[in-house]
Amino acid sequence: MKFEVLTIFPEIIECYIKHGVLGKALNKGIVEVKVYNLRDFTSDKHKKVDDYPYGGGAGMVMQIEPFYNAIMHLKADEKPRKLVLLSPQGRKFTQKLAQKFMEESKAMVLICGRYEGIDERVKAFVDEEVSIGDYVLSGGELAALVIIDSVVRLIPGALGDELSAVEDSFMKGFLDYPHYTRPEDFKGMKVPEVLLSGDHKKIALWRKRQALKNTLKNRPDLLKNLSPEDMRILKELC
Ligand SMILES: NC(=O)c1ccno1
Repeated sequence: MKFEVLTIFPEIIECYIKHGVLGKALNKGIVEVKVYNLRDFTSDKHKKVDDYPYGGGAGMVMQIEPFYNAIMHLKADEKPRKLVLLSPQGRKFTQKLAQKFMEESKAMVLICGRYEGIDERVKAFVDEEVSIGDYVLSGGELAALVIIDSVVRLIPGALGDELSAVEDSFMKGFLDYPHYTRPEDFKGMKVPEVLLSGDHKKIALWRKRQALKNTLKNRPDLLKNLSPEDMRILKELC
């Protein structure tokens, strides 16, 4: 899978992708990330990318020309790619959308705005607008990294243990179970006995109960499509 990121701060993206799961996936050749500086697609000597907003108002707006030139440059190879603009006005990014992007898109262009926003006409050249949450960031770069990170984790072979992604929160429609590792007793804070029992059936049931308990407490909105078995366990908790 290939990600192409349009930004005025390439170093934000380049720094993050070197580490962890993403770094390993890049080294394995499972994913490719190319970052383009929008300033390289400007036509003035000062590499200006923004201007004052028509109609007045605070702040500056990013001009359409660098985005247009960069998108046309990418499209010159005529390969299919999904163009996604990161913005607070977009549709909500979820684990389900991450799965959809991984399954359906071989290549994605992630378009990062800055300042007060970007010229509305840029949206004529994108496939969709996506928001990672109901808050405003200083730019789209963090949102682009969230999408890259969450999608790459789902690519077969990206994680050391294929099960990790499946076990992650939200993949099953509820939050993850609690995790513990050595030491068994840390200042009197003990690992739950069941996890030391070796009884995998009991451990699985305990983990499911804990996951449902956490979800009921923190994200009851996720408890929509539980299986009859999970619903039975949930009812025992109420
Ligand atoms: N909420 C967001 O996804 C976002 C992107 C850029 N600014 O905010």
